[in-house]
Amino acid sequence: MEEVKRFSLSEVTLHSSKKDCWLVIHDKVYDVTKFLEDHPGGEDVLIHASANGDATDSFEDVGHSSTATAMMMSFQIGVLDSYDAGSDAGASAGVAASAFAAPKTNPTAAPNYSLSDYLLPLLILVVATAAWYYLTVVNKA
Ligand code: HEM
Repeated sequence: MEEVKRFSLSEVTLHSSKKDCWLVIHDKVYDVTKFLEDHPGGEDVLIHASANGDATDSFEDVGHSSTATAMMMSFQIGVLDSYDAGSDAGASAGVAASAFAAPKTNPTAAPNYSLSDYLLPLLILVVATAAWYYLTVVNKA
């Protein structure tokens, strides 16, 4: 089974520079150094949140999309030493599996879709409609 690395919060806050930036969100530790320049919210907020210790509240306050939460998984390097796998979703699958699972979402909360979540389906619909119109209406004229 994959070994999960555990870090203390004070250890994480030591990595709060542009060249080495770690974050704690929901007791999981993320190395976002390579993501700093690409973060749509800017690199400064991430470095600031990193130095402040736990970034969970700031992350939640922004209301990140499902795309953002899916992205997070690729940056995870471990968990906090206080992390309790038993309280996390999917605990029966083992500590390592649940520790690296997608963050818990509140099932009662309204889904948080961004515009980009709608663009691709919309584009497919427009192309399909145009193709249908061309094949049936224009072709028969
Ligand atoms: C691994 C951690 C993070 C990832 C993968 C991530 C990813 C993203 C993504 C993909 C967006 C674009 C909007 C969306 O899809 O929601 C975004 C926007 C943003 N994020 Fe993050 N983010 C992370 C952590 C944080 C943290 C800790 C903060 C706050 C301290 C933050 C603040 C913001 C802000 C202010 C925006 C801009 C929102 C807007 O302009 O509408 N992010 N982030």
